[in-house]
Amino acid sequence: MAMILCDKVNKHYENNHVVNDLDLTINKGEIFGLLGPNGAGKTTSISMMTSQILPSNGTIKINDLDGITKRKEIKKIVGIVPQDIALYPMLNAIDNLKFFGELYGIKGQILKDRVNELLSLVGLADRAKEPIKNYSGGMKRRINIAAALIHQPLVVFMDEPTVGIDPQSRNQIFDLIKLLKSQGITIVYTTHYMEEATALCDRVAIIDDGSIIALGTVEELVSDVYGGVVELSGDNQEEVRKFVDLFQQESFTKDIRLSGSKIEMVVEDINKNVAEMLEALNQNDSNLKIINMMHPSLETLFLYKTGKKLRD
Ligand SMILES: Nc1ncnc2c1ncn2[C@@H]1O[C@H](COP(=O)(O)OP(=O)(O)OP(=O)(O)O)[C@@H](O)[C@H]1O
Repeated sequence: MAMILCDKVNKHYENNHVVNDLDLTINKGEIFGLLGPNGAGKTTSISMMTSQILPSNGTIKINDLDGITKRKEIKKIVGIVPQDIALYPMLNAIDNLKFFGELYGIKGQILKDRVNELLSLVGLADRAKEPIKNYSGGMKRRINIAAALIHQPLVVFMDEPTVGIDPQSRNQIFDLIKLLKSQGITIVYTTHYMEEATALCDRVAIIDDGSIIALGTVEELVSDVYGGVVELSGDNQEEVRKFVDLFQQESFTKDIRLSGSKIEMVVEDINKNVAEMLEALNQNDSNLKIINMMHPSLETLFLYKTGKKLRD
């Protein structure tokens, strides 16, 4: 069952095309990762999905509610954890959470109970009466998440919730996300850390320059680069071309391309095949050099598909 549907969604600011033809179905109860480098369009995409901004064109539905005509209803069922901490530093955690609860019309004992429940959930019940300004970055992030959960949303959007925090807080956030999933809540999680996407997400979409360049489970995506990627480079263009032809015929070559004086190859098994390639280079007295060996991962996939690193 779909929780979020995006159909040919675009966003442009004058001539700046920030999101292009976003087609996406996110299922109920899944942890879905939006992975991409800075400026790829992750925040803009989730801002449209949460009805904070309108698409230039295209259709978005959340739990069958139309993203343009049902914005009020959508706000009641989505929780948003913004990238920047949105808390009152002089107020303590309880008062911060109460403030957000009141915005949703929650009052009295129900609000008190909900605040206590959330403080325990994020492991900060014992620090609840201290002003937020005394908290570490990780603690602030955890309260930021609690604030987004105050109205028991069906779907929670988390925009890079682990940037700049300590490993302990990060693990607590991961445990919390897994707990939310076990309660049937849908999570959309943006990150540029591929390890986080690998550890957490049921499926991921990799976004670059506003377009999805890969979509699937991490296992499916990583299998696109088989046993890894090898890069070779040489000064002599003729020799480089000769080796493209030679390696193309090898059964271990899954994909090969020439980019200037660089050969990029997807191979079956990087450790084994590099030895075979070195032997071929030696036998031919070649000056070609292996300049990079990348084991199969989302990072390797991204680099291979875009020529860019996920984190620059
Ligand atoms: N209101 C706006 N007006 C003009 N351009 C914008 C606006 N909002 C975002 N952009 C541009 O859209 C592009 C995508 O930004 P967005 O914040 O969605 O990327 P991101 O993937 O979330 O990046 P980051 O990881 O740095 O948060 C950027 O080039 C940004 O400058």
